[in-house]
Amino acid sequence: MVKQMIAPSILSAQRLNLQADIDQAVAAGVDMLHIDLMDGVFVPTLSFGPAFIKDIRTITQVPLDAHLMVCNPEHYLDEVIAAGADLINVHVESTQHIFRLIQLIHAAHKKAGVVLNPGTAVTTIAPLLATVDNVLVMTVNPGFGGQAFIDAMLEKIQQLAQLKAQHNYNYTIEVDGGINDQTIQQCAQAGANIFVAGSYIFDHQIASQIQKLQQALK
Ligand SMILES: O=C(CO)[C@@H](O)[C@H](O)COP(=O)(O)O
Ligand SMILES: [Fe+2]
Repeated sequence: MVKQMIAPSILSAQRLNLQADIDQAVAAGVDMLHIDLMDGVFVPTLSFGPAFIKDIRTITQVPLDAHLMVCNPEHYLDEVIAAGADLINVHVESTQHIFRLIQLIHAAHKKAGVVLNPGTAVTTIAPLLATVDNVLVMTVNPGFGGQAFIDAMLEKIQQLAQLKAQHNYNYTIEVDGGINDQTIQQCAQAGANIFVAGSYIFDHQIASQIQKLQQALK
């Protein structure tokens, strides 16, 4: 049985009080921190760049999950790797050479994930499933925190879980967007193992929100 992991998305944390928010999340026992890189082109918003991952790396030992929402992810990969990300998630829609990117991430001894926008079918990444360490299913349209979970994504999670069991693949299944104490249960039942939550955690009392998610997974 794969470990269930909670990964707060620091996009929703207080930027001017970030270290305190991260410390609280880590003290509450989270398994990973999720960092959204956005370039204003692949998604209409700007967020953090690779240098930010490097800064976060200096304040915590918790594994870092980099979610690249950028065009030409190959331009940023070396920097993201050097910054200390442990899991690097690349959108299949963002590059013509997803396989090469996965190989480069593996060559750097990092975990490689492929991300699916809500409109992208699982069949698109069928040739990658034997190779990747993680599949990230976007459960909202990427670009913003605080959006509502798209129910139709549950079927995609189920498909990935079925393929994994059928072929004995090794990837984890991550969900990102609209995760709360209800949707986390639906995603876990469908077969997801890594749960990213931003506004649910950081818009309220951090430790108690994390506890509610942990409780919902029991
Ligand atoms: O990648 C993204 C958004 O594009 C996410 O990681 C968000 O930060 C999730 O926020 P919530 O939906 O949990 O508020
Ligand atoms: Fe994300």
